[in-house]
Amino acid sequence: MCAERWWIRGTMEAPSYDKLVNRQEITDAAVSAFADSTHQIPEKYVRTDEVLDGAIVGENETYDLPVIDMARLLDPEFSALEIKRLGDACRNWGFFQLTNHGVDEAVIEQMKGNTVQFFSLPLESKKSVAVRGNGFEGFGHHYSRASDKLDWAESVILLTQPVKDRNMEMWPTNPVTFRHALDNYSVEMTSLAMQLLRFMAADLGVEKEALQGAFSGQRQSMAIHYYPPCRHPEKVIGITPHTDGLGLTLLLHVDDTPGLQIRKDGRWFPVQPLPGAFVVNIADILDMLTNGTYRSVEHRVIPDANRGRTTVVIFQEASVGGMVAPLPEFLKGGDEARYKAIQLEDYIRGNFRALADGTRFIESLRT
Ligand SMILES: O=C(O)CCC(=O)C(=O)O
Ligand SMILES: [Fe+2]
Repeated sequence: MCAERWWIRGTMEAPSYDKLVNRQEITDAAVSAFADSTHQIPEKYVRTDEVLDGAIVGENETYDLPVIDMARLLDPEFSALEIKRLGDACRNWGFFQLTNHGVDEAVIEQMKGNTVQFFSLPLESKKSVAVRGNGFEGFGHHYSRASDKLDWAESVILLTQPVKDRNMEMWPTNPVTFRHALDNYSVEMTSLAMQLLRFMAADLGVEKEALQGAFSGQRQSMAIHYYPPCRHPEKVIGITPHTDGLGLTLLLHVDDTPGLQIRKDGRWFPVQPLPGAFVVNIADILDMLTNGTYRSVEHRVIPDANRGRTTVVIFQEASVGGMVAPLPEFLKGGDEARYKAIQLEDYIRGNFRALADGTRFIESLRT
């Protein structure tokens, strides 16, 4: 019997990534801390040294975070140029904002509306889907290191695809339209990811099937985050610096509050959310598949002093024949593999372990 499937006969619970995942519950004390940040910030959220680790690029310094226009990617007249710009973004920044993405606006609005309503519910309601044991799904703090500092945020994490693997106990029923919104949104985002991969393949000079095939039918998970305002943003972190461990990430800003910062050359570049755009980033598995051609880049969130911030983040997983490894297409010209091949399930487990240790699993796979 496959090692991952013992639970079907056993407890009937999905694998819990035992002892690897540390997501702490949101308590009444956390809610009070989030509600009143003017005075004392509880010690477990105070991380001034970490905030100061790397200079933040100031407002008076101009820089252009890449913006990619899907309408231009699709327009034969501009496509070649826009594909080149997409490729540059994925190689140099690992991040871009995507405009004119064509995703059904009603689906996005429904997702936004339900997310805002969910986070505005009293704690007791939200706790109906509270994180349990060592599970990674549900409502709670984001991943943290055992006994370490906590992020200044409330998050819901869910496995959204494939449908048969959903853990419906963890899917909120309040607001009543939430599950419907999540389901619709999940489907739209898979299509968007597939469309982007087609253009990435064109830039990389590989068959679109090679890249799309690695993502097709694979798992998708979702994180929705609420970062309460913090009167002392120089003391707290909304999300600990990290690279995303899966394949491709698609982020929706529910409001226009900034907070996301991308690390480049040792400095933090704040992202100014463009209205109606997604923020897309390369995650570790896509970095591996392309043998390091596309880069998975570190990012973090610093909460705003005055305004809350809400985001909806989709993570698309990828593998080939159950393995995570550079695609043969990237080793053709005699290029050495920069990463060791690993089974997907070992990869996922290693990634959780690294999150708990505060390291990057992908680093341990470098050849
Ligand atoms: O909310 C954000 O801006 C970033 C979230 C993020 O990095 C993540 O969920 O991995
Ligand atoms: Fe992230």
